Amino acid sequence: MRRSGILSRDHTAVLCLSAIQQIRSSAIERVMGGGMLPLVLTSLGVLLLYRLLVRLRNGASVQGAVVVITGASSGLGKECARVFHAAGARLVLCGRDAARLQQVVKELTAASADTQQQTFPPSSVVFDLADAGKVSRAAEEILKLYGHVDVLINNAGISYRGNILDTHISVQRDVMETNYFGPVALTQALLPAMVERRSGHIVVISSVQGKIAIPYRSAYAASKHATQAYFDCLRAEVEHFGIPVTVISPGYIRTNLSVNAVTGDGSTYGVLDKTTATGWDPIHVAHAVLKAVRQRSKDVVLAGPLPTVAVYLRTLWPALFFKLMSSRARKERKPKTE
Ligand SMILES: NC(=O)C1=CN([C@@H]2O[C@H](COP(=O)(O)OP(=O)(O)OC[C@H]3O[C@@H](n4cnc5c(N)ncnc54)[C@H](OP(=O)(O)O)[C@@H]3O)[C@@H](O)[C@H]2O)C=CC1
Ligand SMILES: CCCCCCCCCCCCCCCC(=O)OCC(=O)COP(=O)(O)O
Repeated sequence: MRRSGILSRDHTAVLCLSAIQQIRSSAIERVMGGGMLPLVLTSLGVLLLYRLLVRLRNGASVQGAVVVITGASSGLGKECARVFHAAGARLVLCGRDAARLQQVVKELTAASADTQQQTFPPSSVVFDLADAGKVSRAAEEILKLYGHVDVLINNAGISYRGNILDTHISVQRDVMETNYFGPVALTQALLPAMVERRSGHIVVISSVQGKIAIPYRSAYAASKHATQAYFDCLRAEVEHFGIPVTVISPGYIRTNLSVNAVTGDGSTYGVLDKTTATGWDPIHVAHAVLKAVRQRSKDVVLAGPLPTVAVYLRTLWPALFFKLMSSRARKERKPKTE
C-alpha cells in the first residue's frame, strides 16, 4: 500500500525533533536561569503538537490494494466492502452464500458509476470457514485472483445465546470453528505469501467480548478471547517482516448478529436483541476499520463509555467486575435453569 498522508512519517519526525531541540535549549536556559513553568508549558505544547500531527497523517492508501473481506454478504462485512470499494481497493468478498455475495458485487458495481475515485469490480470466493479443508482451497483461489493479498480482514463470525449447563459441547466447538479456527486457518494459509513479499496486513474483527466475558455468551466470548490472544502473538511474530496485525474490538453494532446467533441446542436464536438494534451504525464502524487499516493500528476498541470502563475494570479491579457479572447473571437467568 502507498503512503499518501497529508504529512509523511518523516515530516512528523522532523517537526517533532525540532520541537524537542527547542525544549532542550529552553531546558538549559531554565536550569541556568531558574523557573520550571515555561519548560512544563513547552513540553505540553509539544505533546499536543505531536498528537495533532499524528491525527493529520492519513496513513497508507488502499487505492489499488487487494483487500479480502470474510463475511462480506451482510452486516459489518458488507459495509466494509462498500467503504473499501469506494476507497479504490480491489476486493475479494468471501461468504458461504454465492447469491448473496453476487448481490453485494452488483450493488458495489452500480455504486461505482457515481464516484470520481478509480474503483475495481469486486471478486467473490464462496466457502465455509468452519470447514478446514475448504479454507485452504479457498486461500489458493484467493491468491490466484491477483497473485497476492495486501489486506486480509477476518470479519465473519457467529454469536451465541445460552447458559453453559444447557449447552451441548458440539455448539461450543462449532462457534470456535467459525470464529477462531476458521480465521486462524485462513490467516495461516495466506501468511507465507505475505512473508515472502515482506508486505501485507492482517486484520481481525474481534469484540469487546474478546476482552471481557459476560454471562450467557460462553462460546462467543471464549472464541473472541482466543482470537485476541492468537492475533496478539501473531503481531509480535510477524512485525519484523513488515506485516502489521490489527485487532478491532467493537461494542454492539446494528446488524443481524443476534438474529443469526446459535443457542445451546444448536438452533438459531432468531431475535434482534435491543442491544443490537440500538448498537452503532455499521457504516460508522466500517469507516473506523478503514482508518485502522490506513494507520496500521495495533488494537482498537470501538465502544461507548460503559463497555470501555468495563474493559479497564476487568484488569484494574477484577473482584468488582466479577461481582457485577454475577449480579447480571442472576438477573438474566435463562428459563431452563429457573
Ligand atoms: N453486531 C455486533 O454487535 C458485533 C459484531 N461483532 C463482530 O463483527 C463480525 C461481523 O458480524 P455482523 O456483521 O455483526 O453479523 P452478521 O450476522 O450480519 O454477519 C456475519 C457474517 O459472517 C458470515 N459467516 C457466518 N458464519 C460463517 C461461516 N461458517 N463461514 C463463512 N462465513 C460465515 C456470514 O455470511 P453467510 O451467512 O452469508 O455465510 C455473514 O456475512 C463478527 O465477527 C462479529 O463477532 C463484534 C462486536 C459487535
Ligand atoms: C464503578 C463503575 C463500574 C462500571 C462498569 C459497569 C460494567 C458494565 C458491564 C458492561 C458490559 C458491556 C458488554 C458489552 C458487550 C458488547 O459490546 O459485545 C459486543 C458483541 O460482540 C455483541 O455480541 P452479542 O451476540 O452479545 O450481541
